[in-house]
Amino acid sequence: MTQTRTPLIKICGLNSADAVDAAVNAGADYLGFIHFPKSPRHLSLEHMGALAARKGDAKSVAVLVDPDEMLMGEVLRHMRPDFIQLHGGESPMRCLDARHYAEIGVWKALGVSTADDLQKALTYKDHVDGFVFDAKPPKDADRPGGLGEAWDYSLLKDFDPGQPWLLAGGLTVETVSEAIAQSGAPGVDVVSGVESAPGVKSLDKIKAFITAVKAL
Ligand SMILES: O=C(O)c1ccccc1N[C@@H]1O[C@H](COP(=O)(O)O)[C@@H](O)[C@H]1O
Repeated sequence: MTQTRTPLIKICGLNSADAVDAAVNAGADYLGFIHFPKSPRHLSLEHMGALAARKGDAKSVAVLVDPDEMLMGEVLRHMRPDFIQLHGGESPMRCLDARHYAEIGVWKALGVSTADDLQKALTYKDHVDGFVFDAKPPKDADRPGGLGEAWDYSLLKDFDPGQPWLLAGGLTVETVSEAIAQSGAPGVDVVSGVESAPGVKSLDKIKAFITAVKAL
C-alpha cells in the first residue's frame, strides 16, 4: 500500500487530563483509554469517562481485554467511546457480537510475529471495523499489549486486511518514520514510546511523536 496521506495517530494509555490535552492540542486522531487492571495505564470507568470528555475533535477508544457484556455495557454508559478496541483473545464471532451489542465501531488487535499471524486477520475482516497490528506478547506477559516491543513491521508491506488498520508495537519518535515506510501503515498507535516510565505519560514525547508523524 502506498502512503498517500498523513498517517492517522492514536495516542493510547492516556491517564491524566494534561496528557489528553497535549494529545488533542497536538492533533491526535484517536485517544486510547485502557480498562485492564493488570495494565499500568488502567483506569476506572469513571476516570475513563471524565478523560474521554476532553476529546475535542479526536475520537475516543476504549481498550478492553476479553470483556463480557456487562463490562461493555458499563464502559458504554460511563465513557460513550467512539470505538472499542478488543485486545485479548476474542474470536471473530465474539467481535461481531460486541459490534452488535455496542452499536459502535469495533477494532480487533492482533499480535503478529509471522506472516501466518496476518492471515488470521482475514477471518476477522467481516466482523470488525478495523485492526491494530501489534507485537505478539511473550507467553508469560501479564498483559497482551503496551509492552514497547518492536517487531518486523515489513511483514505488513502489501498486506490488505480488508479494513482500516493501525500499526502498534514499540513505536517511538525515533522509529515511527521508518516503521511506516517498512509497513505502509495508514496509521500508528503508541503507548510506551510516549512515556517516561510505564504508565507515566510524557507531554513532551506526546507532542514530539505527533509532530514527527504529521511532518511525514
Ligand atoms: O498499554 C497497555 O498496558 C495495554 C494493556 C492491555 C491491552 C493493550 C494495551 N496497550 C496496547 O498496546 C499497543 C501499543 O503498545 P506499545 O506502544 O508497544 O507500548 C496499543 O495498541 C495499545 O492499545
